[in-house]
This record gives sequence, structure tokens and C-alpha cells, in this order.
Amino acid sequence: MDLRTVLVVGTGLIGTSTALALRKRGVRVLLADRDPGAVRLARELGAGEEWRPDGGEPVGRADLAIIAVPPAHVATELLELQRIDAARFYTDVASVKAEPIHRAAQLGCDLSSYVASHPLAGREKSGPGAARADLFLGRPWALCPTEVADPEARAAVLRLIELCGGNAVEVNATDHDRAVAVVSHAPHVAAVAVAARLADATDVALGLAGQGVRDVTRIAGSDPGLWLGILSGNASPVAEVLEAVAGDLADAANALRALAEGDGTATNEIVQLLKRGVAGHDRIPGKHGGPAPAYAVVQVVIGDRPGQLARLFQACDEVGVNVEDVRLEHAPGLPLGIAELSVEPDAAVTLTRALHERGWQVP
Ligand SMILES: NC(=O)C1=CN([C@@H]2O[C@H](COP(=O)(O)OP(=O)(O)OC[C@H]3O[C@@H](n4cnc5c(N)ncnc54)[C@H](O)[C@@H]3O)[C@@H](O)[C@H]2O)C=CC1
Ligand SMILES: O=C(O)C(=O)Cc1ccc(O)cc1
Repeated sequence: MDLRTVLVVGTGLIGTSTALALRKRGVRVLLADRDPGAVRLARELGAGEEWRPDGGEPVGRADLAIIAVPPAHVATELLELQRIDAARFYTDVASVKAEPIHRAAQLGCDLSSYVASHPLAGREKSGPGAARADLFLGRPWALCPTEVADPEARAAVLRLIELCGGNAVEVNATDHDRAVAVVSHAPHVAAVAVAARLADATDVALGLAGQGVRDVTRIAGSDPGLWLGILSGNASPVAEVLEAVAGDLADAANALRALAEGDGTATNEIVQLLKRGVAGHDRIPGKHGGPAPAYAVVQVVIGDRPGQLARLFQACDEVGVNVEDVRLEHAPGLPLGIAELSVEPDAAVTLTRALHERGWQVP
């Protein structure tokens, strides 16, 4: 199935990331969002052109429309897009699947041209500014065709996933929702609960925060509005997992109380929980090999002086290496920092060598 033109409705984090990935593969991408600023920024980032169904040059029907809006708006968007025959096939990327499909059926949407999907990749930031073309590389991407789905609609969504570099996983919507309750939605609430403890932690405690607490709470920085929609759309499966987690936490607290009161046998219960944690963590696929590499990261030591970053970018430009992303790490108390440059994996060796030759410290 060839995707020549794709319409992205909702140019936030996920919509713009798919658009950027598709643009890299030469697909024509049309962008729409109810917020004109989101479309403008996505366009400026090179994610495609603004969709103007009622004006400008006629664009015709897209091969596929991707609905990348909050879960509660998926079905109404699908209905509206199908009403104007915006695309031949449709998908969405919402984090929950049964509810939007059910709602689409209730509204009378055509379910034959629609195959719901969900990339298991994201970030704790929203909006087009946080989008990344490599967001989906090597990541699972669920697709949930219903019994009435046209095989060509399924093929179109498989092609989308392939173009974005994702790993397609076919699963029915109910099983999907139960699965993501365990691997995404309940972990999100658990991270939030840990992060909420930090809201009234002392400055001394926060000053001692290391990488562990950052790892465990990263996703707690996500948009609460979006997550309310996700959790409400998958409420019972998430509640079931959280009840089990709460049981483990209560048992751990009780065992620690017993230990504090001198009951040495309580260590056994704690050890059992810690061991179950290791076993669960070991089952995460790709934990050892890691997912397919996205961009390679070249670390460069930079002095904390004006103009250093500009010089570094100039050097990258001279070597002809495109910097896809940059992150700065400051070494506390030192007049130094580390610039982490994300580049195409093939370009990393060239860039490292060229920066060395130009006198940069590349550890
Ligand atoms: N944030 C994440 O890490 C992930 C999110 N998802 C799913 O992707 C979808 C989009 O989430 P994000 O991109 O993170 O959110 P976002 O907040 O970055 O972007 C959502 C965009 O949709 C627009 N929008 C809202 N209602 C609309 C409507 N009715 N018509 C047109 N545009 C509308 C908003 O203006 C916004 O630009 C959600 O369904 C979410 O569950 C899926 C995987 C990961
Ligand atoms: O930030 C991360 O690492 C995530 O995994 C985010 C995420 C959020 C919602 C999803 O439906 C899928 C992935």
C-alpha cells in the first residue's frame, strides 16, 4: 500500500512526530489542528503543509488520515472527516482503543475504512515543539482492526507504522486496553504518586535527589488534562492494576513497621517483593539490548563562555552534519558543560573525528 498523501489532524507531540517521520520518507503531509498556532509551528518545523479543505489549491483526498487528538475527541473527528471524505482510510493514535471505537460505532462512522492504532512511544512534553522524527523508531505500535475493517485499511496503517520505523503489534481493542493498563497507564499513576510526595519534600531532600527518583518520576511531568482523558477512557483495567500495586505497597509498609519494631522475620516479605520486582523488570523486552538505536548522541565538552555553542554548531555545519537535537548538561560547580548532540547514527563517527581535529574535547 503506497501512502503518497497523509492528513494529520492534531499537530501536537504525536501528530507532528508522525508528520516529521513521514516527511523524511518523502510522503506529502497535510496538517490540521483546531489551534492555528499548533499547525503554524508544526509547519515551521518542516512537518508538512497546512490542510485547507475549503480554499487554496485543491489537495484531493488523502490516502490516510491520522487522528492525533485526545481520546475523547477521536470519534467526533473521525465522523467529521468521513463526512467530507477527507481520506480513503483512517487511523488514530489514542492511548486507549475500546472506547473510541465503541463511540465511533455509536455515532455511525464507517468502521470499514478505520483501523485504530496506538504507538507505545511518547514523551512527558506536549505540543509540536516536543515532536521528534525518530520518536517511534524500534517502538511497539499497536493496531486494532475490527472484524469489519477493510484489509486495505489495515495495510495502510501497517505501511504508516513501517514508514515511522515502529514495530507493528496486532491486538484486539479490549486486550490492548488491559495490556496498556499494566505497561503504561498504571505505571503513570504510580510515577505521579511518587512525584506527589516531592511536592512537600524539604529542600534538603530535593537537594539530594539523584538519578533514581528522576527515572521513576519522569513521566509524572506529563499534561494532566491529557492523562485524565486517558485514565477515564481505561478506568476499570487501570483501577485493577493499581489495586494490586496498592496491595504490594501496603504489605511493604506493614513489613517495614514490623521490622522497625524489632520483628526480624519481616525482612522475608520485603525480600520477596524486591525479588518479584527484579523478575518483572527482567521481563521487559529489549531491556538488555535496548530498542533500535534512534539518533546517536555525540557528547562534547564546552567551556561555560559566550559563543561556545555557536562555534560548535558552526563546526557541525562545516562538516555537513545535521544536528537533530541538542541537550546541555552543566557540571555543578565547574566552568564546564556537556553538549549532547543528536545526529543520524551514520554521521556520529564523522562528526566525532572532525570535532577532535578542530580541537574539541569529545570524550
Ligand atoms: N503524549 C504521549 O506520550 C502519547 C500520546 N498518545 C495519544 O496521542 C494523542 C495526542 O496526544 P499528544 O500529541 O501527546 O497531545 P498534544 O496535546 O501534544 O496534542 C494534541 C493536539 O490535538 C489538538 N486537538 C485537540 N482536540 C482537537 C480536535 N477536536 N480537532 C483537532 N485538533 C484537536 C490540540 O490542539 C493539540 O494540538 C492522544 O490521543 C494521546 O492519548 C499516544 C502515544 C503517546
Ligand atoms: O514518555 C514516555 O516514555 C512514554 O512512554 C509516554 C507514553 C504516554 C502515553 C502513551 O500512550 C504511550 C507512551
